[in-house]
Amino acid sequence: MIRPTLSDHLARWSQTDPLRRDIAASVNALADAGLKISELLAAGPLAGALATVRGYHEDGDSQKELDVIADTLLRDALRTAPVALYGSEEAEASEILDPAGTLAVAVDPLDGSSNIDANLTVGTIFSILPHTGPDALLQPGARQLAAGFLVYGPQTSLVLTVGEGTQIFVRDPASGAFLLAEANVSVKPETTEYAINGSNERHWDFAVRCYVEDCRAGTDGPRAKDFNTRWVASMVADVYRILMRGGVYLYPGDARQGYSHGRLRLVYEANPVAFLMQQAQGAATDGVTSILDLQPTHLHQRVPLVFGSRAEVERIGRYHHDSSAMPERSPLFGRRGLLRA
Ligand SMILES: O=P(O)(O)OC[C@H]1O[C@](O)(COP(=O)(O)O)[C@@H](O)[C@@H]1O
Ligand SMILES: [Mg+2]
Ligand SMILES: [Mg+2]
Repeated sequence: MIRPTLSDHLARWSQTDPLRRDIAASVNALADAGLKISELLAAGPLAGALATVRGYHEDGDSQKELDVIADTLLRDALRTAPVALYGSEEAEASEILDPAGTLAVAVDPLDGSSNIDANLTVGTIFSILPHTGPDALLQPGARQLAAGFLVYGPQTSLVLTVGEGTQIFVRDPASGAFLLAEANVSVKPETTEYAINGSNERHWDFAVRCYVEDCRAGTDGPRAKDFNTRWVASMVADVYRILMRGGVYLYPGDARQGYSHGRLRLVYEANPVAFLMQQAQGAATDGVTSILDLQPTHLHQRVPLVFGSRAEVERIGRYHHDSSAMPERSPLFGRRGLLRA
């Protein structure tokens, strides 16, 4: 079987359309930078103290040495593409690259960087928007032209949507090229697997507690089936698993200081994942509203995030809207909703 390479696939898709050609050039540049990041990750401690904490973001999240290196590699790669505006988790403000460029690109250079020293899967997430001016990165996710992520695991893969389904390309160790491995991935609508960081349980709102309790009750509870938990603490790895075999991921807002809107960032984490989910027949919401419909107000804005198998995401929405979707609960847990004040 002959598998197209990523660059051939993009070249065919973009042949007659200049904007598509710009998107293709940007995705190819991101893929090149991703290969360099994957080489550093593969060398691990041999490449230096990449997991060393180098500093902290304003909100207290730590910044590792490799977060900064990955950011530089991506920014430099995108300078070779028609990208006007670059926004990154690792830089406070967005930056102008090519003023004549047609695109704005937002990235999470390394997702799951707390896992580097543990030799676990991490990734690079990207969102590509039309360049519309200085606030181009604050367009709703529904305006994305392309989105995806590289995942550095047992395989280095690139998961991509250009709005025509979700495709997975795997790096071929023999040729070094990304080859199409899974065309038009489809997320199973139903699942018995959920992902949430259970250590935050005491901080969750009523609806999230009820949902998780009902899953845990298994065949003895209202769901009448047993559930399995998976939590990698690298969202990219959780997304990949959900694309492959279904499941649902939740990072809700909770009562901890600074977590009222959860942990994930709307512009360069939730939006690209939501676009990939939509194109793979899955769904992504903030618990209630579709992620793709939200209006970002700033580059590093956090958002509660629920995504994966459509029926399960919809069910979680009902837990927030409709108390009849839940069995009787203690009045002690009176507050509901993923979006806390
Ligand atoms: O450590 P926690 O609170 O469980 O958070 C884990 C989540 O945070 C993230 O690591 C956030 O991404 P970064 O590593 O880019 O900050 C997700 O990948 C992951 O799902
Ligand atoms: Mg991240
Ligand atoms: Mg990151």
